Amino acid sequence: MAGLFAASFALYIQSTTMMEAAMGETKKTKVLIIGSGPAGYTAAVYAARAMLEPVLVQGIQPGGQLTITTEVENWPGETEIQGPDLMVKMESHAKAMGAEVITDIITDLDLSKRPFIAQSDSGTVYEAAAVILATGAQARWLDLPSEEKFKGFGVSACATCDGFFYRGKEVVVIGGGNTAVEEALFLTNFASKVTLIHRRDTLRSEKILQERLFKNPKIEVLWNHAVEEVLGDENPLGVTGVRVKSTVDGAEKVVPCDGFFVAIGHAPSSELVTEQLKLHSGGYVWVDPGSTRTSVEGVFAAGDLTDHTYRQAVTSAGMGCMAALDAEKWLAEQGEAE
Ligand SMILES: Cc1cc2nc3c(=O)[nH]c(=O)nc-3n(C[C@H](O)[C@H](O)[C@H](O)COP(=O)(O)OP(=O)(O)OC[C@H]3O[C@@H](n4cnc5c(N)ncnc54)[C@H](O)[C@@H]3O)c2cc1C
Repeated sequence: MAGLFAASFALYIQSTTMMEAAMGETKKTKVLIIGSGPAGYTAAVYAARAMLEPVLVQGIQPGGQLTITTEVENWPGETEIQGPDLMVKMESHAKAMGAEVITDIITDLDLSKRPFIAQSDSGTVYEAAAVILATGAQARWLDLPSEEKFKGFGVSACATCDGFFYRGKEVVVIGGGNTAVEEALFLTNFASKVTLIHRRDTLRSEKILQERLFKNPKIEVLWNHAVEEVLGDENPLGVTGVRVKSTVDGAEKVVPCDGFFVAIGHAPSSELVTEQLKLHSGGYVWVDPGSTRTSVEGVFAAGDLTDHTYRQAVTSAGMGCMAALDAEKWLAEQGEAE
């Protein structure tokens, strides 16, 4: 029921706000927030409460990454809430505080002069004194249809988020870099057995991590295999194993498991600013340490877009708060806050 409510509410929001954003108008705002994940909505709450009348553009995934998961158990104040429901609450909160939330996609952003100009999919042009970038990141997936089917029902890209659900169970991790090894080690805190599957015969991760991995009695490494299909039950929907194929001789076999963790990396959604802002390797937006200030004055960044380490809803929300406070201070210095 909760899911149905979320879906219909999201549709309602979409139909009303799309109308608002249409017709090629120019919308002026003190603060333009790009992105509607935990970072964007938290920034909107704080900016609205600071009387900055923020405009938030939701993008192609209103509500962000949490809309594609089920239970969230680590959002303070909620012992268990469905990801989409949490994001509907955040959206309502931002609106209740006075933020204008618009379903639209920013297609081009000019940060070379002020006011900053954003072009959008609907034809609306946004003119902003300050910009908060909260466009998040996307986990890299294998792009198997079976992986898609079981996302949130045994397939995950976040051990920190979902490892807890696999207490005493067997899990598979796919990947060969630092992320995969760290996720495999982390999962041994819960799982009875962790199988790390890698398509080559060596790992790319740091040697010290490899040492810890090989020493851990709960971890088995399956070399030279690629995942062909995630296997599972229909009712209730859940993973029971993965079908793998040898990259050496093509032989297939099934590895039984209850959870399947894809750890082949993340891609920050920084396309709008690639040529305009200083970035970390991997495309994450650089911010002045301890703040959300980017390399362009008046432009702030928050959440997974700038964070390659923690990547959690609560840390993103925290950075969204920081971005709104940083923007407020900067606007006041420019005489633009009132
Ligand atoms: C399957 C899954 C399960 C997870 N479970 C948990 C969990 O249990 N607990 C936890 O703490 N974390 C969890 N996470 C991680 C958490 O979802 C992220 O850390 C968090 O959502 C990041 O928030 P964000 O606001 O930075 O960006 P995102 O949530 O990534 O949102 C980015 C937003 O930017 C918008 N956007 C992008 N490009 C544009 C554009 N051009 N114009 C306008 N808007 C744009 C998108 O539409 C989206 O709304 C999970 C992640 C996944 C994938």
